[in-house]
Amino acid sequence: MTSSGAERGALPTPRLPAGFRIQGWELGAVIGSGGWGTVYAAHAVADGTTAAVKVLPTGALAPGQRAALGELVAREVRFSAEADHPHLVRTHAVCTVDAPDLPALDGAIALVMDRAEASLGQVLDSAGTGRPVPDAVRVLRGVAAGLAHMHDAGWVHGDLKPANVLLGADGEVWLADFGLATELDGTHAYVPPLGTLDHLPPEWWSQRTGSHGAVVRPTADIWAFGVLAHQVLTGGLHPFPGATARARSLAAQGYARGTAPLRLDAGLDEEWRRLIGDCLAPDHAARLRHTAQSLATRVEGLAGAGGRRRIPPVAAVALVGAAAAAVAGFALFGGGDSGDGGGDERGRGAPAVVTDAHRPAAGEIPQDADVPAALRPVIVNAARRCTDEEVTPALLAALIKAESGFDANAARPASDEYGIAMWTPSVFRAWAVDGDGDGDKDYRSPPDAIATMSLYVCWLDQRFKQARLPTEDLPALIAAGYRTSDRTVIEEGGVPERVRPHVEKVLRFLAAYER
Ligand SMILES: Nc1ncnc2c1ncn2[C@@H]1O[C@H](COP(=O)(O)OP(=O)(O)OP(=O)(O)O)[C@@H](O)[C@H]1O
Repeated sequence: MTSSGAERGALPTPRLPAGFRIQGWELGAVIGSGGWGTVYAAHAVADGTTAAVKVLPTGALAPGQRAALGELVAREVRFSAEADHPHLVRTHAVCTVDAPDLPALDGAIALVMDRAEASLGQVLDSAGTGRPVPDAVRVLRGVAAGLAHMHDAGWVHGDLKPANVLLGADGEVWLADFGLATELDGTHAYVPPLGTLDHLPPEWWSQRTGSHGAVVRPTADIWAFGVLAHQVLTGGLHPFPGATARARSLAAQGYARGTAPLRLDAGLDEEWRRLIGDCLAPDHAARLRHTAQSLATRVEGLAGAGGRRRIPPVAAVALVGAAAAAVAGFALFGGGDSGDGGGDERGRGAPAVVTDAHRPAAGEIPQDADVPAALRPVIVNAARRCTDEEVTPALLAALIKAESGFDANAARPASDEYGIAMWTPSVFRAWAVDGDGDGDKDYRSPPDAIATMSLYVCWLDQRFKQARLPTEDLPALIAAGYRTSDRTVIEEGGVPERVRPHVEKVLRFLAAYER
């Protein structure tokens, strides 16, 4: 599928060998890879200064991918060059990779940065749930100060989350990953509609994606700071319940609509509860009163407070019970382990959501349908990722049949679409789910491609409902949106003529699978 709304990412990236030199910097081991590139440990050949080098390839990409990547790289480079603050990761140099033997990396951009020991995301991954991470308040002070500096300088981070907070060997706290950082134009800015579900403010879902991308305001960073502070002070608990990022984001939207109260972790210190509650004010306007600077000042003032109340053991048990009951009453997602390894989607330490484990029979695929047996559980598990009733196994199966005929090796290079769900790699990266739990998100892997399809069509479904398109047309609109984009369907107010034959095919398959 192609979508104008979510361009991001790159094809699987080849790696540079250890010992490779980029303008005076020698690369060592790979530290990790993100949506855009790979980060290597490195040192200066001249004096051994340690660094991390983020290599962002542009060479081997299709034109559309290159444009999307180029835009984000330009942002990252521009912001990195301008940012100069103790709580923003420093970029020592921006270089070009000279690797004629590795065409995919030849000409790539390399950002030479301060090297961190770990990201806050990694620290949270190994933290004990319920306890603040080590040095929690100092970390939050650093994050708030870095954010305040960005906002004062006229930038919005746009993707604040634990993975984008780096921790140095000497206790440094740096905000990083400025691919989505964008300069304010008046009171808001536009970025590609990416971000991270878990840290997106609820209003993000109801705003139209304009031709420039999604509108992002500093209050989006304030919301993200509230989520992050809650995670840091509780060892990873997200402030909204749910077994998946999608469910948590729906819970946040329910809260913003006033249908559910904000339930912060009961063990949080009162002052911190207030601060986090202010950050998580339900809408942009209510959050406006709190600037990153005012938060940074408040966080400074709370530096003495440990973040957690002392709770006697018995009371603590009671609180856990109350929280579990609250969550059960607020279940939004058919959670539990779906068996398809959606580990990356799970909230760290988020309480299991107990709901009806089986979807209703309606929408399940009949035994004698032509859906390959091996794919059935994959499709059923993928459909469970979405609570919207339109997104059924039958609908996913119909979409897949129309896209690829269930062929995992299907390819339409002319339109840059591959695999069983015909993902355009750059779009896939924006939504990617690790459906088979192998630690990799690969559009050629049917479980990954189908789980990601489910997440994406779930989002389409919601966009079309918000746009008040006729609910009885939702399956057709989803099929059209998957082929074009949410924006095209919303702007045309229905199925665009040019994809009508494809949509009719999906509806025929759906009717057969729903029989
Ligand atoms: N300056 C750095 N020092 C040490 N490790 C780093 C540095 N920058 C990034 N990393 C680590 O390298 C890995 C990849 O980082 P990168 O910024 O490319 O992607 P990401 O933030 O994980 O994902 P994405 O950019 O797709 O959101 C992560 O584990 C990150 O913690």
